[in-house]
This record gives sequence, structure tokens and C-alpha cells, in this order.
Amino acid sequence: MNTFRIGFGYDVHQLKEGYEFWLGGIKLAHEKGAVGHSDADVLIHVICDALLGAANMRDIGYHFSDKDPKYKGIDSKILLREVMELIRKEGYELGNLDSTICLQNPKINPHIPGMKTCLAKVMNVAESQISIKATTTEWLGFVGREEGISAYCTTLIFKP
Ligand SMILES: Nc1ccn([C@@H]2O[C@H](COP(=O)(O)O)[C@@H](O)[C@H]2O)c(=O)n1
Ligand SMILES: C[C@@]1(CO)OP(=O)(O)OP(=O)(O)OC[C@H]1O
Repeated sequence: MNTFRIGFGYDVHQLKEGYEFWLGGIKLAHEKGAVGHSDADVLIHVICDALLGAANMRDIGYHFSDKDPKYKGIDSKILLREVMELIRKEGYELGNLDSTICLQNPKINPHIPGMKTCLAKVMNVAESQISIKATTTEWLGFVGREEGISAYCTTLIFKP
């Protein structure tokens, strides 16, 4: 019988002026950007966490410490590629992933096709395996005040 496993990821990054805004592997034009040790791509980080969680392989910070200067400003696509290698070494393939980005501004719907194309290439999967959704929080909380961005992701992985 095939082994199917599910995973879940959650992450938050501050939004501040003077920082680049990387999301889903692409750079968005916005007056604020995401703050982190890496490029702070919150969507990629939750995908990594959901994949690692599904494989019972800890989390992104365990593999790529935010205290390690090696990862300062790193492109999160490099981390995602490594996470795919880690789970594939254990014999897993991605079934599908479903994600939600919580962001008051800007609207990201127009950018979702570009994110899917980019992530599918990095992960070496089909775009149809990747779902990206977005919601505001109706001006409530840290997302609503535009102080931060959060994201959630679930994954299904399996051994073919
Ligand atoms: N940053 C965002 C947030 C939302 N969207 C899209 O708008 C729809 C309505 O948002 P609500 O928070 O009012 O539910 C949502 O379903 C998304 O399609 C977006 O593109 N970017
Ligand atoms: C990606 C890493 C490593 O550079 O740093 P951050 O960009 O701070 O991201 P976070 O999701 O807070 O923690 C994971 C870290 O391993």
C-alpha cells in the first residue's frame, strides 16, 4: 500500500518600509517589504514547513538556522529546492499543496499564476499540484494594520 502523509505549515513576517517584498518566489512592487533573516518569503517558508512536517523531518529553522550567517538574505527558493531533495531522499513525492496568504495589501490575485509557475519549476512538480489563495483580515489584527503577513499551507505527500 502507498504511504500517504499530510503536513501543515504556519509562518509570520513583519512588513516594513525599506525591505524587498518576496512572495511565492517572485518580487512584488509595494511600499513595504517582508523582514527576516532570509528573503522572508513567507509562502515558501510555510510550504517548506508543511513538506517537512508531512515527512516528520522537523521544520525550516531546524535545517536552516536563522542564526547561521550562511542563510543571511538567502533566496528562499534555494531552501525549498533543498527541502524537496530532503523529502525525495526519504522516498516521498508531492501529491498536492494548498496555501492561504493573509495580507491586507496589496491584492495578490494577479500574481498567483506567476507564483505557481515559479514554484512548480523550483519543486519540479506540475502547476496543478500547487494551490495559492489569499485573504485580507478585514483590517483586523497585525495583518489588518499592515504590520505583517502570515501564511498557512497543507501538503499531501506519498511514496509512489
Ligand atoms: N492580499 C489579498 C487579499 C485578498 N485577495 C483576494 O480578494 C478576495 C477577497 O478578500 P477578503 O479578505 O475580503 O475575503 C480573496 O478571496 C482573494 O481572492 C487578494 O488577491 N490579495
Ligand atoms: C528561513 C530562515 C533562515 O534564514 O530565516 P527567516 O527568514 O527569519 O524565516 P523564519 O520563517 O522566521 O525562520 C526560518 C529560518 O530558518
